[in-house]
Amino acid sequence: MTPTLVASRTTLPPEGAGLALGGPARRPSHSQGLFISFEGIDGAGKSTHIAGLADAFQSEGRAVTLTREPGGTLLAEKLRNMVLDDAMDPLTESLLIFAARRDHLVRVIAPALLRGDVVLCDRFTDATFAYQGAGRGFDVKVLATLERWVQSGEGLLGDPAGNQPMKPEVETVIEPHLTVWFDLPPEEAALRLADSRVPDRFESQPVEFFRRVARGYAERQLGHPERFARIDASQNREAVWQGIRQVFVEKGWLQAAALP
Ligand SMILES: Nc1ncnc2c1ncn2[C@@H]1O[C@H](COP(=O)(O)OP(=O)(O)OP(=O)(O)O)[C@@H](O)[C@H]1O
Ligand SMILES: Cc1cn([C@H]2C[C@H](O)[C@@H](COP(=O)(O)O)O2)c(=O)[nH]c1=O
Repeated sequence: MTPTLVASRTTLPPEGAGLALGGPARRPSHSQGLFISFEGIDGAGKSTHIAGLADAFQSEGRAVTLTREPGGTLLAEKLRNMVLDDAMDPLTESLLIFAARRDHLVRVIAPALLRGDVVLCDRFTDATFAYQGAGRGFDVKVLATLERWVQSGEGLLGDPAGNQPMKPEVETVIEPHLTVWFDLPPEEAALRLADSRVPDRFESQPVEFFRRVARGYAERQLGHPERFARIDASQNREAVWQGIRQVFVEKGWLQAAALP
């Protein structure tokens, strides 16, 4: 497994807004940091299971940073509100999402990985390719360029004491070690979400939008098979949980005994 980060430096103060859970402050230990994202169309069932995974990691003594995108910092949460509530064109939407992501990486994700935390992130860049790329039809080449700029290790990397900037020896693009993809037919997701909450700008899109988003996720999995774990999210909650459990146990990241 390629480490996500080699080292990090951030001149910005870390924020509590990343919902860091438990664990004392420790020396940076990049080799133990684990970055896991959760993806799927709205209503696929991600939130139902992320907290259970956080508990499982914590019961094995790991510090967990539980966070989400867009969001995870004070600034990124403001940007999230704009993106979810205000009408805008797809380029503006993509830029705001990547701006939020940069702040989130600098302030929360990179420092957490350096501490050796398990970072559980409800959505990351695959969502941008699925929603803005496949869903909105925005140019994926532009998204790929933004991904390289925003997720570049340069500027996040420094000496282990956090003082001197250090050029990475090779270009590092920070991405999850594992992406758990909750694959659910859009019609099923719509049924699950019906009447459950006031829909935001994405959730109020027609089912055809979510068909495109779902295809976008399928394409992402094809492009990154080593990173993606597909979960059949149409199963009942217990079966979905067992599928997730199996992925983490097989990777050796959790003991079977830590999981219900
Ligand atoms: N396996 C399941 N079978 C039936 N309903 C489920 C299942 N998993 C979750 N749900 C229900 O579906 C709804 C959406 O689940 P959840 O909020 O976990 O999805 P999500 O992927 O986090 O959605 P979003 O990304 O839109 O926030 C909730 O009402 C939840 O209780
Ligand atoms: C990261 C990211 C998210 N979105 C969309 C997808 C969802 O509709 C919302 C977030 O809501 P959730 O309840 O927290 O899942 O934002 C997007 O369009 N592009 C992205 O990169």
